[in-house]
Amino acid sequence: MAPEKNMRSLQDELLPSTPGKFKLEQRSSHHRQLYRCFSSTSTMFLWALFLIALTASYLSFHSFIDTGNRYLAVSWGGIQWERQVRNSAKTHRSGGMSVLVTGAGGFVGTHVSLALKKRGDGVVGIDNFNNYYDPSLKKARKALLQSQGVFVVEGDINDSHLLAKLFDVVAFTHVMHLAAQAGVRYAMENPNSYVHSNIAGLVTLLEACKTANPQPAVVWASSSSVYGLNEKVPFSESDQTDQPASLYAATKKAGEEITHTYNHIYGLSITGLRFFTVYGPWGRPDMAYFSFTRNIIQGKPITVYRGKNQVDLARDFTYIDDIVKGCVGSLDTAGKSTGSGGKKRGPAPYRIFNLGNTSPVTVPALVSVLEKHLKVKAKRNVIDMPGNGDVPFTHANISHARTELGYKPTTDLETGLKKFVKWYLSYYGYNHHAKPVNN
Ligand SMILES: O=C(O)[C@H]1O[C@H](OP(=O)(O)OP(=O)(O)OC[C@H]2O[C@@H](n3ccc(=O)[nH]c3=O)[C@H](O)[C@@H]2O)[C@H](O)[C@@H](O)[C@H]1O
Repeated sequence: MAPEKNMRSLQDELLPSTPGKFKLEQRSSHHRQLYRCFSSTSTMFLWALFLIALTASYLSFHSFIDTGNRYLAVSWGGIQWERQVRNSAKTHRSGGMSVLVTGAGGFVGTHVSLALKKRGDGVVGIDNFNNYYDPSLKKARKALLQSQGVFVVEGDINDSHLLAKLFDVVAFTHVMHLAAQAGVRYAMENPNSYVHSNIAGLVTLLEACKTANPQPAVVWASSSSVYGLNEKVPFSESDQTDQPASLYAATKKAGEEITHTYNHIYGLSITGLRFFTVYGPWGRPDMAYFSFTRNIIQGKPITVYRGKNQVDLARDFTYIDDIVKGCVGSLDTAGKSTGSGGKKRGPAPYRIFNLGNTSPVTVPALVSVLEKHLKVKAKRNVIDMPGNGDVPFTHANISHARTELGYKPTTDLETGLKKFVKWYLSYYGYNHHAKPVNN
């Protein structure tokens, strides 16, 4: 084949012989097709339908991806999960309550959940199992709850989707709100965690409660710390509480005001409980009685703060079983919320109670009781109280709770710490390096 002819045949294969004409031909045929396609109204209607279907499937695909991500990112949702929630919420006594307990993996949350379950109420827990203190202790509490038939959802009270889902699955009659960022002194280290849990989390929870149909009655944990710099003794609910000494106290006081607005606007039944330094088995490792016990056993020194003019600090230490009775009494006597469809239909109760022990004990006296039960002498390092948000003393007047809730604390510090030490040793064991008491 001649090279010239060869080149032409290659061009024939790659290019149309008359490119201009070919393109014209193609375009005009395409136009003819389009013209044919849209020439009738019914065909146009079909095209419109096709486009709508395409858009809809695109959007639903995206929502599927979103939902999938949400379910992948958190450990809740699905048919099996809903079944567990429903079963756990079932009451096993006539007139029983169905209670959502927030902070169920916490100290008070675990005890209250167990008490409610034991008497036949339905209980569902929720806890984010954060690492403010050893999460393995929280997980152990969860296992204990599970063994008694209480299902604990792993999730945050700031998750409005989760809360909406829970209220969708169960018509909770009550919410026992105990989830919070606790600890007075830690507020100087991590102030935002208090805003996150005690303010934002509280509002998210109240929004869910206000929207729920029926609205639940809400009982929640405030704190003795709201009395702040109050010097009137003993502390009564009607005393001034506008001088908080710590951010923790300020967020709890804010909680009392926030719950009041939800009561006022939406008709939520609210009971706020001012707990006074709660202690006992399965307690919080960040609290003095707990960390003192650990250090005493391990032969490590403990720091004992002392107040102004060398006056010992004192707390109205309250045993967990007494607090549980106060919580359950509050749930039992809480009047109904009155709202529906997110609107108030009438006045609802708003209550605040002190839950204390009425007999303050100094911190050095607490240490002596621990020494006695542990049979180990503490290495006390006594220092002046730093400006860390602590208050010098607390002392509850509980007459209001006694009248309205039948609250009557029965465990003194000596007895309560004995029970705590017994639990501590069974849970953590004895450290053999500890030195025995000499006296
Ligand atoms: O009633 C409450 O509303 C609060 O109670 C609890 O706070 P507090 O009463 O401060 O308990 P806690 O820390 O056990 O300190 C006890 C005493 O030991 C002193 N203390 C503490 C630590 C230390 O190393 N040395 C020391 O002397 C300390 O100065 C204090 O005098 C809860 O933690 C809090 O979440 C909230 O619920």
